[in-house]
Amino acid sequence: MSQQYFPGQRWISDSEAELGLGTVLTCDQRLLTLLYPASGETRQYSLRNAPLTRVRFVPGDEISHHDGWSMTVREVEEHDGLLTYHGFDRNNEDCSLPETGLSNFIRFRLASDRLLAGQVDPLDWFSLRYSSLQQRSKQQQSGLWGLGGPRIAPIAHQLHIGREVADRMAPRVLLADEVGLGKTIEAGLVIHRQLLTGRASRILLIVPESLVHQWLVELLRRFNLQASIYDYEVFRASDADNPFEDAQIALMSLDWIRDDEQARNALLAAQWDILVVDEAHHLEWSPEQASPSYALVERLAQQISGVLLLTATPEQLGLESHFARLRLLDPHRFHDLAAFREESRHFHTIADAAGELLEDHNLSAEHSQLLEQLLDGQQDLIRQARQPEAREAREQLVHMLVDRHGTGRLLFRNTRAAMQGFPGRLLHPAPLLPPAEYLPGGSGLKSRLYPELYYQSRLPEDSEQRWWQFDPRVDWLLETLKSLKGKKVLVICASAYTALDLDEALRVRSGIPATTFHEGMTIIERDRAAAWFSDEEFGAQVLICSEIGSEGRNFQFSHHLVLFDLPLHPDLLEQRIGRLDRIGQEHDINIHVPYFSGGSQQRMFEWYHQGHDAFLNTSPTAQALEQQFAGQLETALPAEGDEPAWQELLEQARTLRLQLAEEMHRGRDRLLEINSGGSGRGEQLAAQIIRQEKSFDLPIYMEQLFDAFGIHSEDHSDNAFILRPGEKMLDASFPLGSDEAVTITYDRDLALSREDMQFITWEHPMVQGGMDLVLSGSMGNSAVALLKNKAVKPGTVLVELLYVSEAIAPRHLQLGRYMPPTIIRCLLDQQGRNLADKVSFETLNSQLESVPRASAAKFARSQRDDLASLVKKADALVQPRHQELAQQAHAAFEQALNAEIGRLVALQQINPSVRDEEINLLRRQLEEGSELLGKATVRLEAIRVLVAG
Ligand SMILES: Nc1ncnc2c1ncn2[C@@H]1O[C@H](COP(=O)(O)OP(=O)(O)OP(=O)(O)O)[C@@H](O)[C@H]1O
Repeated sequence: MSQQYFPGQRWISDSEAELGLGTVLTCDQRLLTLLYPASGETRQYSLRNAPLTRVRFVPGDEISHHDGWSMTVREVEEHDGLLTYHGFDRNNEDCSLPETGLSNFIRFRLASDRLLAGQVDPLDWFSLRYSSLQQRSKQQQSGLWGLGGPRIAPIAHQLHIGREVADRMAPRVLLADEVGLGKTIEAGLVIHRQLLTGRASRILLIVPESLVHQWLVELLRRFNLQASIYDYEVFRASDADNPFEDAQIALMSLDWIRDDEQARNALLAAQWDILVVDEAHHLEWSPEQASPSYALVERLAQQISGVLLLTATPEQLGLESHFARLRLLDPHRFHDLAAFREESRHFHTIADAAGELLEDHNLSAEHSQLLEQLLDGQQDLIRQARQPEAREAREQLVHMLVDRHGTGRLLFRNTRAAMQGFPGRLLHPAPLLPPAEYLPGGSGLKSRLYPELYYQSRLPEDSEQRWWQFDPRVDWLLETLKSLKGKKVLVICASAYTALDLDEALRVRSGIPATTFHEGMTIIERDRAAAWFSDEEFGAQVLICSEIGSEGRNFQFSHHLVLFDLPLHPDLLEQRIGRLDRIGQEHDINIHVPYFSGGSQQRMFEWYHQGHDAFLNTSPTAQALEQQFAGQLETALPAEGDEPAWQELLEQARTLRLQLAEEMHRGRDRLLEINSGGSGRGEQLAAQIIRQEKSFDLPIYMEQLFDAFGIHSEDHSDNAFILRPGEKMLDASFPLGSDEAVTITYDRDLALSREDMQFITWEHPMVQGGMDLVLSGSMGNSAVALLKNKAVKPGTVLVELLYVSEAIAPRHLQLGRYMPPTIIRCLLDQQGRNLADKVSFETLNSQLESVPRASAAKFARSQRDDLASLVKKADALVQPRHQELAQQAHAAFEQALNAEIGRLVALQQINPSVRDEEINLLRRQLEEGSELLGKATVRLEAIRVLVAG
């Protein structure tokens, strides 16, 4: 083979690959001189038979400069015999690297070059590479990717939301499931899927201070995601220019970041892909004034493309504050409060039309007219949808309705009412006589609902008298706790003072082990208290919480809740009950309510029970009732007497509640249910996850991986294994997670009950990290094997080639969604015929035996020319399939972007504030992405030669 050599070109020695990359220094008619800078060696070769292979990277390869930076190759340009690589660096900036600048240490991994140079690897590694490629490609296309790995029970509505939201370009939604239905889990699923698919890489989590640690723990134990907590000290201890740039997932409390100006500026200067704000109902806003917390989140939401707001009580402070949160998410769509109020009134007509479309009924003339009016330009689709069987057209229309009208795609709210399998609630009221010490009491409602605070505030500070010495609710509590001996009881009261006093009372008046939980405690103290309460054997029987202290916490292991007093707002009552009535609660919940009869406390109790029905059910109409009756309640609650008028008010409230509930069910709730429940899509995802786990693909793959890397695996118990680094562990960087031993299981149920075991799924960092090691190295990309098959004539040579077809593009374009790296396999005989369709990889693999390395290498070198020409043939053979994949990807990409552009154009007609830039940005993305898909490449990833014998 004659080659042309030019000074500056990079070559590698076939026989001494360990020298690293060589550079041609001189070349005359007879002799060639190469310098190997990595090893400092110089070699001279005869021009006619130099054992050298030209280093030529192809699009998709990652290469490094000798200064240390690296880039992904997109195009290769050749000029005067020298190559220049063009592509992009880690920050997606365009860059170029002339081959003279290549790092001298670059690992040489081109499969065919290695094979022809006689560098062959063990057969097992070839199979491992094949399985790894197959799985990678499957995963990138899988609708379950990011959803199947977390250590959670597969619950349909959560999976639906996880997938639906994570698959949006820049998701901006309000996750507003009723308390305890798993908003944290949903946010976790969205983040996990976005991170795994590469759609997002930097996440900012802002949560109430009391929940910082719980988030940290949930992300780690359920999702294997390691967040970094930031606070005053951590921020100042960092010596980075911007400390926030250090973390992939940054977690911090809203109060801190709002008040710390220096940190806030750094936060705003950092780059984020997704912002998550938990308990978002605390962000207060009115058209006249935004609170500092709201203003901060608003600034962040303007800069960050993905935003998830979490709240169980989206309408807690009225329609106005609900609007305030929606406008954080989509300021274009929600720009006018008055228009939003008006629009909210029409939800039920829209919901009726959507219902008709989904329920396979003929579309009425009235509704089809409404649709034409609401969905301008969709006449064709509406015409098709008149037929009940036109499912697809109907679903598309519902999608558009939900998106463009109502709170649409922005709001997800699942309710217990729409789901099954929740435990019941039992109410135990305990009316008590008010003690003389509290009489006559203050005139305001608070002094009557919380008389102990009023009483204590009127005594001198050093007084020895304590309200709990005579308050009958305390006697009742002691009795109740005694009767519930051995059972965990959560006591909630409105104020931290009451909580602390109750703790003292229990200590002084009984030996019942109790602990407190309130906003005055540090996070560590709170976590310690929660842990002590949850300890089954030695823990406290009672946890006494203040109102705000327990928000968002998980206490579903307890089945008894004491409401020592009642809060001022029904949403707070819902939050209290939600501590126990959460996913994972396996028993009926007992709600104990002591109150003083004949006064405000009794009325508050009756108001919540008869007016709202809030003890036994979550109350979707709470907000509307509170607004409607605000004036009457203000006078009726603090007053005593005029019982008939009070009963009349309760009756009015009850009637209005039933009527509103019915309307809501038809209107707002219907639209929300359509959007949030996923009409069966969540159930499908759950079923797929269960099916996937029944397959043995993963344990088989892991055995291959463990064998290849020298990891020792032994049985632990049913469905569980212990892994240890073996004596011949191949690579210390294998992500085993421990230097000693780890216990793993592939069984979800076991993993849910045994947190000490690692739950191994395709998404686990050990699996992904192991796979990365295989695919980023060259081990296993060339092999020689003996084919044992009586039907094949001895001496016959076959070549099996694995190509990968993919689009190389900056991550923000998300082309991997449309064109994931896909294997194209060729199996050529000596005549160049492709037998891949006739003989599968697995069948062939089962007929192969290893060949000693030295003879394999010798054989490969001896066949060099024939093999090289077969590789050329295969290169041409894979082209049509590659083109087909690229075209399909292109069509899907165009369709998705055009649909998104169409949606924005349609929204712009209803709402002129949709900016042209936004639409233009999408158009540019469409153009850029189309161009890169047009340049999609196919590269040879691995090759093996099979000799029949
Ligand atoms: N799929 C699941 N598998 C296992 N546990 C779950 C699942 N979903 C939720 N849980 C558990 O149920 C409880 C409630 O979930 P989560 O905290 O996400 O609810 P939430 O809606 O955020 O609650 P809140 O409104 O109180 O903030 C938690 O203990 C959570 O770990």
